[in-house]
Amino acid sequence: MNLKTKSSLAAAILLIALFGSGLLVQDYLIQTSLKRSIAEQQSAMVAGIADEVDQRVRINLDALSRVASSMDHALLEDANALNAYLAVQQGSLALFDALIVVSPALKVLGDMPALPGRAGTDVSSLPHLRKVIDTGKPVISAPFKGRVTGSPMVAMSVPISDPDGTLSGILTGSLDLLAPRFLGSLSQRAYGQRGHFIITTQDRLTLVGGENRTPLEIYLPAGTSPVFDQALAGWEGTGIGVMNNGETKLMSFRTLGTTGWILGAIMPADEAFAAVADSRRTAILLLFASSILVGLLVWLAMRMALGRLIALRDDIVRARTHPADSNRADYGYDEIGDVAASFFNVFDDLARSQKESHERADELQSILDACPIGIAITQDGRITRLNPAFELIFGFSEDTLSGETLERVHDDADDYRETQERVRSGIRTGKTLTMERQFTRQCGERFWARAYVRQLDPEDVAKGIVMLVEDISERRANEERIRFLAEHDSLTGLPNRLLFNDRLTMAMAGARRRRGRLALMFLDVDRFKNINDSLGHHVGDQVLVQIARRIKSVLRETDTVGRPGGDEFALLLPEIASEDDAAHVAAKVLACLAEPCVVSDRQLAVTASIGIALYPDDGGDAETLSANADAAMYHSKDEGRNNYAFFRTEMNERVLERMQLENALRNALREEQFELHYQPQVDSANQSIVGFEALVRWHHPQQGMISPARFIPVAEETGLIVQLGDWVLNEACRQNLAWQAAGLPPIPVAVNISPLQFRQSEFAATVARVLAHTGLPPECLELELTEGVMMDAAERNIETLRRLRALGVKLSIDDFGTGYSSLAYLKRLPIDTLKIDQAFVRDVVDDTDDAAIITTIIGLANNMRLRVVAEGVENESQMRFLIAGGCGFQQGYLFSRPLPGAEFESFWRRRLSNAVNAD
Ligand SMILES: Nc1nc2c(ncn2[C@@H]2O[C@H](COP(=O)(O)O[C@H]3[C@@H](O)[C@H](n4cnc5c(=O)[nH]c(N)nc54)O[C@@H]3COP(=O)(O)O)[C@@H](O)[C@H]2O)c(=O)[nH]1
Repeated sequence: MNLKTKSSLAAAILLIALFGSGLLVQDYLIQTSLKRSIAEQQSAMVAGIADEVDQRVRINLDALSRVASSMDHALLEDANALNAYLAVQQGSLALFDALIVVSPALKVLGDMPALPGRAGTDVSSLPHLRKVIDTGKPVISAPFKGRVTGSPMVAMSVPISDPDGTLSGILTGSLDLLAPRFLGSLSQRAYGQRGHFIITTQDRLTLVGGENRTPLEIYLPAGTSPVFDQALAGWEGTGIGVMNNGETKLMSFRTLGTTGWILGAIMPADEAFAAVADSRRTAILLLFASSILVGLLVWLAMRMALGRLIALRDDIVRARTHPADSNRADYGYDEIGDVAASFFNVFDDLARSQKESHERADELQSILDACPIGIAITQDGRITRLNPAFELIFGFSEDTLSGETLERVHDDADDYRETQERVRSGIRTGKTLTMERQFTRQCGERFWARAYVRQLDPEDVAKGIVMLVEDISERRANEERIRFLAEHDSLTGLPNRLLFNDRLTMAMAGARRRRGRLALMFLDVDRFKNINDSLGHHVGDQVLVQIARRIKSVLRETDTVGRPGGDEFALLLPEIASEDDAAHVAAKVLACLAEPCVVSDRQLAVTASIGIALYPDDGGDAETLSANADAAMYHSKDEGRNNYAFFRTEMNERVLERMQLENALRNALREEQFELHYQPQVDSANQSIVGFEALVRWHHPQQGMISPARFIPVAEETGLIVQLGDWVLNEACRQNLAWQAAGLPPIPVAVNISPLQFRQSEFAATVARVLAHTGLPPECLELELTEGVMMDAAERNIETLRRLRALGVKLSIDDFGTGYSSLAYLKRLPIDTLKIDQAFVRDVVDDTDDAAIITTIIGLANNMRLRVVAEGVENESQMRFLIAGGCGFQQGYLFSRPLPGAEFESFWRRRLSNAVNAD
């Protein structure tokens, strides 16, 4: 049933009920009023009839009394006269059927009509007559059945009195109650269709009774009709009574004043209230007609009102299925319009917020999908949701883990329980619990993760818990690696200075506790710089790696070998009993290095120098012990290398001296305590000076001249060589140009370039700037670079060489033959000159190997069209050998020691003038 029908029905029922109840109330009131009116009418009618009957009785009694008063004593004694008199009175006593006069002794004196034998009859048995004698007043007898007519009769008796008031007789008139002139008219009188009148005595004897009742029978026995019983008891009025035949009657009763009889009007209730029933029928008809009318009107009204509601319903249905469709009916501005507007406002708001929440949900889902952090949501400890990252991290699919506990990603139940306990106590605070711990992937792999756990709703744990898991295994590994790198040497993997010192400090603390001894050794690779400079760092690195491996192989697990830096290794022997133990280990280490290192198919002989310091003998703290081991190592080097030395107090003096040298060097740079000496390079053919080498000299204010062999290494170690080298370069160029300006021939000056200086990124620019600054033609400058620098395969070095060559300066390889030059590589270098190291020249005459090397180098240089200069030529034999070997140019004490500028100039000029003179 639709709303319209329901509403119509409801409204109709309501209206009909209201109208009907109004009608019923009105009907009730009308009925009540009608019934009362009918009852009152009937009562009034009965009262009227009662008065009429009473009037008739009174008329009869009055007539009797008038006749009686006209009789005298004499008349009563004369029967004939009396009868005659009575006959005469017949006119006035026509109301009576018979008249009888009785004496006070209650003997019939006369009668009319006269009946034979009645005179003298004793009537003392008649109570009403006795009552007349007793009261002296008129008396009406009880009804009785007439002897002749059989009809109900009644006798009325009045006293006959003498003038003195003495009772002289009684005049009685009897009459038929049902005679038309008395009550007969009443019994004949119609009362409605089925109504009738009744008159009964107080003894319930029927005098007048409808419904074919026999006169003088009991009208209604006591108890059969309460209303009648009440009337007998004196009540007068109208009531509804049920007859003994079950019929309901409207009854009105009145007691006759003259006789005490009960007069009643009885009418069937349905007839009496027919008007009421008509009124009700009318009301019902009215109600029925009204109901139909109301129903019809309501249905029409509902149709009008609900038509828009139905349209609203359709719009609502469409709004749900097509939220974007805003094409809606116009609902006007009444209540329905307001409802529709309010609804659609709410609906639109809802749809908008639903759309936004869908968008947010989509965004959240995208974030969850894209988030590289694993996210799991649990409720009551069971997984309800996972993101792809979680699946990826743990290797479980969402389907597998859905509904499961997180025990699956833990090692075992105990592990899971422990985590749960942490989570439970952690998130109670409402904050995010963060922990780093290991989880287990599906494949069984354990990994480090950082987990963030918190309740979705801080107020309600039942809403679930979210766990974010970040796989930090890589980060952990990186941290491990960083920590390792921070504490280890990246090349050899050995502990670096930091970690080594840490272990040293701990080992010293341990030794102090147990009152034991330990040994600290510093090992420095002999001439490692040579390897580095000549074969390049990559070879040097490989050598260091092999050395590290070998040292480790001969030490105990409890010992530590570290690489503090460069070509230095540090060895910590935490438990030694005596100096011999340390000596034994040092010897083992040196022995393990005896075998040549093989790098890129090259066999490289490596030796080392070891310095040993013992705790507590040589130092109570790490710093002192380290300094002393270092001093011992330098001592070992000074002692000829490839050996070990225990620290002795005096060794510190050398270290001290070295430190002082460094400070003095800094000071010298500031105070320009340097000068250049120049050594000529001569043509082997005619010994003419074709060039000269600038060699730096240091005039120490206190110590006098200090050899470059002493301070150049310190300058290189401290980096001061860069500043010093720049000064040398500048000064050499300036001097060369000055000599040229002074008329000396323009020949190149050779300047030694330290590897560190060369590797400065701006070196070529520095050279260009110096040339520009001094004005020296580039071809008058030759840069001497060591073999190692040249061979270093770093692309940057080659680029620097090319840029230098592009400037127009000459390049030479110094100390050639001491390194490990690759000839193939040599070919690619933009060089002009090879300088044969003086070590080969020194014994060239006696040492066939040196001679062979020199011959080879000269051949190589000639083949490559390079100039070749032999260094350290001190005697004629060497000179001849070199000339014979084809060495184009020579340098050495044989020709000249390095000379101060002025001396060199004189020497040069002399040479020039000698040459001119010789010509
Ligand atoms: N980076 C720089 N290094 C420089 C500079 N000046 C010098 N040096 C280097 O110092 C080392 C020692 O130099 P020095 O004491 O000057 O010795 C040089 C010559 O005096 C010496 N020499 C020359 N002829 C002979 C000889 O016949 N016999 C002999 N015993 N020694 C001789 O040789 C040294 C020159 O060597 P080299 O440079 O390889 O040509 C030395 O390594 C210098 O390089 C500087 O300004 N910068």
